[in-house]
Amino acid sequence: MAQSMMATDASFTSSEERSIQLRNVTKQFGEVTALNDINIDFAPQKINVLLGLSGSGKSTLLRHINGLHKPTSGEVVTLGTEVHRAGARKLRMLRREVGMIFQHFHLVESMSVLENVCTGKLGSLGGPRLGLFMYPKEVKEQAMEQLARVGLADKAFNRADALSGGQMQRVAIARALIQEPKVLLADEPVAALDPVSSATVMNLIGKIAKEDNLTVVCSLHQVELALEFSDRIIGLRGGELVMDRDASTLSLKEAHEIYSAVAVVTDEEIEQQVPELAGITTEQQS
Ligand SMILES: Nc1ncnc2c1ncn2[C@@H]1O[C@H](COP(=O)(O)OP(=O)(O)OP(=O)(O)O)[C@@H](O)[C@H]1O
Repeated sequence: MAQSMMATDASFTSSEERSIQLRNVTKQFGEVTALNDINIDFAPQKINVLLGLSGSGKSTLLRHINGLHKPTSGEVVTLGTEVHRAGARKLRMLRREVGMIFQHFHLVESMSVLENVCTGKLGSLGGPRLGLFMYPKEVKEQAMEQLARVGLADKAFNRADALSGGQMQRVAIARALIQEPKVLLADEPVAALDPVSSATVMNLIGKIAKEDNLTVVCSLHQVELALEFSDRIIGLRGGELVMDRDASTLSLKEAHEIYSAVAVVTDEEIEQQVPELAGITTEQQS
C-alpha cells in the first residue's frame, strides 16, 4: 500500500484517550470477508468519513462500533466498552451513548415528528410507548429543543411522512441527539438526498458535532462532501483499509483513488503469475 495513502495526523495516532478502537477486526459472512484485519482508532471529537465502493465494508465497520455486528475475530472497544464480548445489557447501555442515523431515516412515518424524536429516549426510558402522552413532559421539551436545532420546530406536529427526504433526515438527527450521545454513526446519511439537501444535512452534522463535541463516523459516497466536511478520510476496498489521511492534506484526485477497483499490477507481476504470457505483446493477445 502506498505510504501516502496511510499517512495520518499525529492526533489520530496518539495513545491518549480514544473513543473507538478496532484491533485486528475480521468479519466473515459465510464465504465473504467483509472486513479483513482492520486496525483503526477514532479519536474523540473528530469527524471521520469512510469512503469506498459498494460492498467495501463501510456499513459493516460502522455496525461493529455499536455492536450491531460482532467481529469473527479481533476486538472492538467503544467508549470503554468491549463490544466484542459485551452481552445484551452492556450493549444496550453503550447504544444510549452512540446515536445512529441511516440512509433511509428509519422514521415511523405515521407518527408525528415530535413523537419520532421522543423515541430516541426509549433506550433509557424502558418499556413500549405509543402516543406522545406516554412521554414525560421533560422528554417532549428536550425533543422540541432538538427539533429547533435542526430547524424543524414548526413541523413538530406534522406526520413524518409529510416531510421531504432532507427534513426526514434532520428529524432522524434530532432523534439521535435527544440521546445525548458521545458518538454519532451515520450510514450514508445523504445517499437518498439531492445535492442541496445533502449539503444541508452534512453542514448540520458538522455544526452539531462541534457544538456537542461528538465523535462522528460517517460513510459516504460523495468524495467532495467527504473532503469538505471531515477531519479524516478512511478508505476501504474489499474489506481492507487502503487509506487513512487527514482530510486537509488530501486532494480530490487522491480521494478518488480509493475507488480504483483494480489494483495496479506491474508487467513483472503478471509474468510471475502467468508465465505463459511472458513475452507476448498486448497486440498478440487480442
Ligand atoms: N448481514 C450480511 N450477511 C451476509 N453478507 C453481508 C451482510 N452484511 C454485509 N455483507 C456483505 O459484506 C460485504 C460488505 O458489505 P457492506 O454493507 O459493509 O459494504 P458497504 O461498503 O457498506 O456497501 P454499500 O456502500 O453498498 O452500503 C458485502 O460483500 C456484503 O454483501
